[in-house]
Amino acid sequence: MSADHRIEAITKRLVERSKPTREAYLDRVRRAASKGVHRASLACGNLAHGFAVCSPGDKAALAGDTVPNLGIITAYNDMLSAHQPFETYPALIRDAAREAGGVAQVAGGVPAMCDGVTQGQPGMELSLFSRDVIAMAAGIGLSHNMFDSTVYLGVCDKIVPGLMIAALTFGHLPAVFVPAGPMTSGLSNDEKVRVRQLYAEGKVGRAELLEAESKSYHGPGTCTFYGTANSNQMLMEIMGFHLPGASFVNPGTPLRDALTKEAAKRALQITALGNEFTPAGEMIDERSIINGVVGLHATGGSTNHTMHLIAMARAGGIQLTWQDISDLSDIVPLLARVYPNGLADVNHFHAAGGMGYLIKQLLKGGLLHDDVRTVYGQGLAAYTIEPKLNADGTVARQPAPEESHDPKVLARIETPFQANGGLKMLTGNVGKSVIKISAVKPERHVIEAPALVFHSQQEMQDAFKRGELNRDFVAVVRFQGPKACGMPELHKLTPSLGVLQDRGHKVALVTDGRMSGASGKVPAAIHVTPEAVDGGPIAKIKDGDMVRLDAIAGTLEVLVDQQEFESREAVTIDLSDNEFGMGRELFAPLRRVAGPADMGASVLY
Ligand SMILES: O=C(O)[C@H](O)[C@@H](O)[C@H](O)[C@H](O)COP(=O)(O)O
Ligand code: SF4
Repeated sequence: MSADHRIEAITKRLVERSKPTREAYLDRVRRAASKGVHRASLACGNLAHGFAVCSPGDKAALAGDTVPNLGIITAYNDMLSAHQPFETYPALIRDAAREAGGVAQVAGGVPAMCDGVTQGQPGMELSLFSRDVIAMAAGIGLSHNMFDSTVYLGVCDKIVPGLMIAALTFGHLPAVFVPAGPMTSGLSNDEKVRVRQLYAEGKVGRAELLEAESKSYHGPGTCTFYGTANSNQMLMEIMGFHLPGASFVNPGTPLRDALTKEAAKRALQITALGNEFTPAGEMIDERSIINGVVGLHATGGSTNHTMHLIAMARAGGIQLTWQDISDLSDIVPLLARVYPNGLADVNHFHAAGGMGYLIKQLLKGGLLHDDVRTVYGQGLAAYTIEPKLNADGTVARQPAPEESHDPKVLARIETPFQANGGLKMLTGNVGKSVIKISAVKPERHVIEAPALVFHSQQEMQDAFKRGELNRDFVAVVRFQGPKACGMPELHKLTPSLGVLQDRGHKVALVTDGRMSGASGKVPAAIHVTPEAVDGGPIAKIKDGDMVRLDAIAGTLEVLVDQQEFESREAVTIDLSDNEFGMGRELFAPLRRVAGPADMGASVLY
């Protein structure tokens, strides 16, 4: 079924805009792919180093050019609950490769930051840049040029985007993404947030808060809210980098291991040595990217992808814009209610029908391109399935249900939760910004209140603790952009803003920083571009200025005389405190070259 004419029109616009860079990119990919088995171009000395530790059998295989070699890029560490399961994956993948007549080697590791550990801490100022550092680190592993295909072990916020940038940079190689799956459900997200708000009001102590947090985050796997990490899983599946049904199967289960082994074998099947060659740079095209944005809107995905997806697409020569994302939001309905867009978590989403049901509904509505290439073959219809385990331990795939197993979590295309998607672009005299509306009650989609200006999260939290914020106001938290301090997430503001909103005050946030994909119920115009440190209008706002955030009209305005506003001096502040400590001194060069948020805030291009 072809896509809706409006989807086709936006796709066509994207293809036209991208033509120069896309054609140049594809030319590079095809030239690299034409070189055949890449390790064959290495000198004997290079090759000997490359397989020095391999078994005699693997050495013999790699000395030739008929046995495929699979490069593993792993983001394993014990800091991220979502990545800890990867510790055992290389051994599993090596065995599966051997069963398939191939070889597998860990090409290299990449760093992985847990935004939950660093939330509200100095380390968060490295987080956004870690995406591009991950892409570079993966490039270091793959630059050994020993490989015919790749598997990427990564799940969380900046890691999948960084790995996808690497996969498209090495677009002459096939790439299969291998997830570890979600943590089993613990304390519900809304109960966790309730205890946080009680703590913010001083009504419970640290012991109660730590108990609630520990019941919520309690074991291996991805945190169960629908933040950036789980938005990543949805994207990898709907764009065809995952095998069908791989995204939301819990770690440490036989089905999870079966999916990992199958991914390794599939990655070895789609090399240039076989007859289904599927280089990542040709597999992913403008239609895949549009499918990703459609999936984001339909599920209320993370605002971070208004930057990451733009950076990921650019790695493949595709020029996605905020306008594309915003226009698609007007077309794509919200079909999933997963925290913060509802009370369910990703395990409930998966049990209700998961990705297979979601893709089936979106295809039925003509909102996805079906005629796309994936690691599994041709066509997205192959992903309208539910994964099960065969008696022999291999993966079975059954048709996704015709009806949602929980209509409160997954809706039919005919009766969506909201007529439009979760992410909107705002324009006006402050610049451009984005807002996630899928988690904000409709009565809060328009907020008009006096500005209160802060130059850090701490400043606002201190004002809250002094009882100065029991009023209607728009918090303007500025100098939080990429060049100022690495564009941290300001998610620690959520509990106090949530308390004030629950007390009945009209509150909103405007910032050149970011929010977490797990942020939600408070209206927030984020990623304001140009940022304050570049002299953007956000640096001209004063306490008391009336600010109007209108997510329906798509505007963010300071309601003062425009001429007077423009004539104001942009405020500057001393940022030296952000230049040292917790590794920030190592990232000074990246702050200097960081691009604007609406271009992905990248240091790479
Ligand atoms: O974009 C995201 O999804 C967030 O960065 C998420 O990965 C982060 O860890 C949150 O901070 C977790 O939520 P809490 O901080 O509420 O635990
Ligand atoms: S989802 Fe966020 S908090 Fe959870 S492991 Fe990943 S980065 Fe850390």
